[in-house]
Amino acid sequence: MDGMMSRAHLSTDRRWVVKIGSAMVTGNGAGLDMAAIDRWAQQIAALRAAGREVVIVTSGAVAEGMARLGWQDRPTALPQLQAAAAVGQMGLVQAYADVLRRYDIHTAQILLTHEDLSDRERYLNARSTLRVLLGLGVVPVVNENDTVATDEIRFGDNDTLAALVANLVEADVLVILTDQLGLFDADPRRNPTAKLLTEVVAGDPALESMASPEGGRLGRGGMYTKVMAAKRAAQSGAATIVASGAEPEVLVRLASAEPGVGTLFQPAQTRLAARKQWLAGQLRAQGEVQVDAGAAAALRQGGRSLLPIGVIRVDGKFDRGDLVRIIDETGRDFARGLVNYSADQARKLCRQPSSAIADVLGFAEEDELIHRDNLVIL
Ligand SMILES: Nc1ncnc2c1ncn2[C@@H]1O[C@H](COP(=O)(O)OP(=O)(O)O)[C@@H](O)[C@H]1O
Ligand SMILES: N[C@@H](CCC(=O)OP(=O)(O)O)C(=O)O
Repeated sequence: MDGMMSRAHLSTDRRWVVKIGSAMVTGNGAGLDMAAIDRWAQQIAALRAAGREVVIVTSGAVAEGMARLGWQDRPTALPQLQAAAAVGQMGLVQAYADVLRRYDIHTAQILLTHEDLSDRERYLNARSTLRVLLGLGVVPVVNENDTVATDEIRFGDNDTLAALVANLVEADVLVILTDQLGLFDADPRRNPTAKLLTEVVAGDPALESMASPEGGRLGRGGMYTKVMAAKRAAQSGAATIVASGAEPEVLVRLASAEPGVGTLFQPAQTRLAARKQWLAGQLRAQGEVQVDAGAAAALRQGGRSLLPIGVIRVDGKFDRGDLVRIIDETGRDFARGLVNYSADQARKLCRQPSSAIADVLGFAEEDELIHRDNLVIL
């Protein structure tokens, strides 16, 4: 693999999830590191100004709660951890709100549990809220909802949460900022001769044995959960970078594809291929659209998008972004796709040219009912 080539993507990739670990946010437990948070905020403002969307996933609620309560050691009992998190989350989210405000950026607090992402309705709600926030230019600040998460259903470490958020918002890039320069071939805390790896393939099983699950005093999961997060993010085609949050201008340098910064975990397949594979594997469709012979041929042979003019019938109840089955005139189920319009809107658009969408609905989001990137032929 050509290292330079794959990093080059970073300079055009649009949607970034940036995860910041506890040790980084709290100056190793000393209390919120406002200067560091300001530096990241400044860089995030630069990314935003260059047209990128950024979601922050931040740890540090427990560490900040410990600092505020004067606790030296991380508690092991869940209610104590939850109490510390509840105290710390206040300051944590306020810190991001304050510094990003200096750059005229609004923030939004999003607290998620495992259940929120495994329940379809909640998943879709979280997804649409995040999309709307990004559309408004807001930087969402995500953490686990520690207060209500029980032991069995905790993400436990925010690396896993960040990967799920990357999948949720269909991010191009997941950046994990930690207290090491990246992934080394062995834990550098224990092995001073360990070497930094600058480019690896996400999901390569060899990485799992290099990365120890032991974190620092404050963090959870160590490098192991970061390697697993990269694997998970790659399932929706996102590249992952593990880099040091202390490195000057780290986000800006990554965004300009500077070689040698952190470890890049390249997804083995492109985002489009990953998305199509995911689409093909979805069993539950929310509805069905029947298309005429011309549209069926355009999708099957031409790799085209589905325009409303080729749609004969719409069945079911679905919203924008939902998955539908596409059947041909003979009733054969031959494709799946994510719709740009709800079922009610799609019904009104049947047989209409795309130029009429604004007249029919009073607004026009997209010309296609289903864009070709969101469509897979079975
Ligand atoms: N192969 C490795 N390369 C780099 N760091 C490693 C490796 N294996 C284990 N680690 C440890 O993982 C730690 C980072 O994990 P953690 O403390 O959970 O950070 P964070 O709070 O940023 O999530 C590093 O400080 C390092 O000691
Ligand atoms: N939700 C917890 C996350 C703890 C955690 O995963 O920490 P880290 O390994 O530093 O990302 C908190 O805010 O303290």
